[in-house]
Amino acid sequence: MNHDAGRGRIEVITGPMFAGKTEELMRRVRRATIAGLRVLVVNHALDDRRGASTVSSHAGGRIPARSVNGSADLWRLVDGTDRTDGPGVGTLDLLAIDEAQFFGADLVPVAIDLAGRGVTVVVSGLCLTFDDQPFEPLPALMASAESVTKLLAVCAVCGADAAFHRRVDGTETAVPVAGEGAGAVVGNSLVAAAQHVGGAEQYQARCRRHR
Ligand SMILES: Nc1ncnc2c1ncn2[C@@H]1O[C@H](COP(=O)(O)OP(=O)(O)O)[C@@H](O)[C@H]1O
Ligand SMILES: Cc1cn([C@H]2C[C@H](O)[C@@H](COP(=O)(O)O)O2)c(=O)[nH]c1=O
Ligand SMILES: [Zn+2]
Repeated sequence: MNHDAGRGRIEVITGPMFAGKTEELMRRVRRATIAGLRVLVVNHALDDRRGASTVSSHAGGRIPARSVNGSADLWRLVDGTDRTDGPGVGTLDLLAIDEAQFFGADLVPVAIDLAGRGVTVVVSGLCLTFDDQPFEPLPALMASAESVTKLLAVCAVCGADAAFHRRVDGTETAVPVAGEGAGAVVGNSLVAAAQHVGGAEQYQARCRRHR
């Protein structure tokens, strides 16, 4: 029996923006580092809000990370195919991926494969778009995970628990629900795009009543 492979698992951290997903990912990375595990932290290149080579929280915490352009790039890095760069799966205990919603559905087989090879894959990302659609790959990863932590933010209107978020940058009325051409302003919420990247200037956490 291969006990190393048996140690692999997928841990999902999800919820709306501002819920503390990145802080929770950083906490798990810190614990793993203290335990002497070999850790790799990865962010998506689209998230360039505080520099490409960091994972950073809304409260200002940050840790160094490798920036990748997508799942294929991530796979090359982790697999060690690019020997100058990648650690190689055999030398990795924990892979932490932030902003997983930017990686698309291709992230799912990568996470499953790595977990099958003994790696703990911690994935943090949004499970809903700004117009309340299930945001892959998080729903599929949740289905395949050993552990799912869903965090809630604080509603910016009333202070209640917030499981949703809204755009507040003037494009919110253009969300493609009713109007023809509305999608042209904000783009398709299901497709990762630079115009969706943003923070408190662009998005607010909202409860069910105020979404
Ligand atoms: N509406 C809000 N609800 C909760 N926390 C908020 C809110 N706005 C700002 N914050 C701050 O954001 C921090 C969480 O940031 P972060 O871990 O980056 O969240 P996420 O990755 O889920 O977007 C909180 O600890 C708090 O300091
Ligand atoms: C709702 C929503 C958000 N985004 C972007 C906005 C931010 O750049 C990230 C989420 O960051 P956080 O660490 O969870 O606060 O994603 C998006 O691309 N699409 C959306 O629907
Ligand atoms: Zn509210």
